[in-house]
Amino acid sequence: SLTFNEAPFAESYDVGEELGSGQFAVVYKVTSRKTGEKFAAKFIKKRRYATSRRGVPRAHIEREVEVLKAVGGHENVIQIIDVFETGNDVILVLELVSGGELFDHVCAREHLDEAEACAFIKQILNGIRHLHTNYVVHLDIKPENLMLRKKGETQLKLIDFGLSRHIYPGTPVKDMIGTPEFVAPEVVNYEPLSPATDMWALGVVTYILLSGVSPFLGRNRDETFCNITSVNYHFSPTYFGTTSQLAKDFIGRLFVKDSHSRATVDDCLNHPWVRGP
Ligand SMILES: Cc1ccc2c(c1)c1c3c(c(C)cc1n2CCCN)C(=O)NC3=O
Repeated sequence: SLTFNEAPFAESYDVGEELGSGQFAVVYKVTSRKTGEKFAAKFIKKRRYATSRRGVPRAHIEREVEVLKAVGGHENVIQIIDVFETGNDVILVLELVSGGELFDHVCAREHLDEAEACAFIKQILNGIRHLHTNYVVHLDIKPENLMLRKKGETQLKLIDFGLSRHIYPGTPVKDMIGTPEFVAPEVVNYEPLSPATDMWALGVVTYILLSGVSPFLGRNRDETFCNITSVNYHFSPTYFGTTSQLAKDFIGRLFVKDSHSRATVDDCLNHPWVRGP
């Protein structure tokens, strides 16, 4: 297993405001005591006993760290800086992105015009291509995990690799994870996951950026899953009346039930809507 920095975290960083929290993790803004630089610190609660249901198993934490180390350094992917361990937590020190969630940016505008949406999608595709080239699948692509680096800027970064993993050709991975609205049919049907699983989620993000509505969301989880496995979506004129045929075709190439027939990240980067004039 990995050995993490035993030096006390508190000797190197001052903890500031809480930025967000999840089931077993809390993210704080922290300041390096040496340089004054700001970072995000993700405190992941360790699972104490194998039989416990609380906290995260060490293997999962090590996987997140391994993945972050493997894909950090790309301009559209969050960079891991350091890792510490205390009795209860593993602390990931991460690059701080202070521009807020893409989600808020879209909500503030209700939806984006095509050129702006396309510029964001191109960045997300570049980030995803970096992951998939390194056999990493994110498995939780959604607007909350796409954050703008600085306020007023449009550079965005993929964050939160808590569900991501290495998936090598020939080693099928099955798991029931992700956020219902964004999961692909193979997740609902507990069939092998693959890079194509991220591409479906990108289709959902694109649909939301252009319309402000979620394509498969039902009144409850089961209805959402049923919409997904039956690929039950449409471009209602109310929200897509002014959307170009190219944009709708781009989305249509991602909402394909058979993961092998779904557009890959390279297919998307070469699609006329993204490749542009
Ligand atoms: C300014 C700000 C506000 C909230 C933040 C973050 C930054 C943030 C960050 C990260 C994560 C995993 C979650 C984060 N959250 C929690 C919400 C993310 N959807 C991260 O890795 N770097 C961040 O800046």
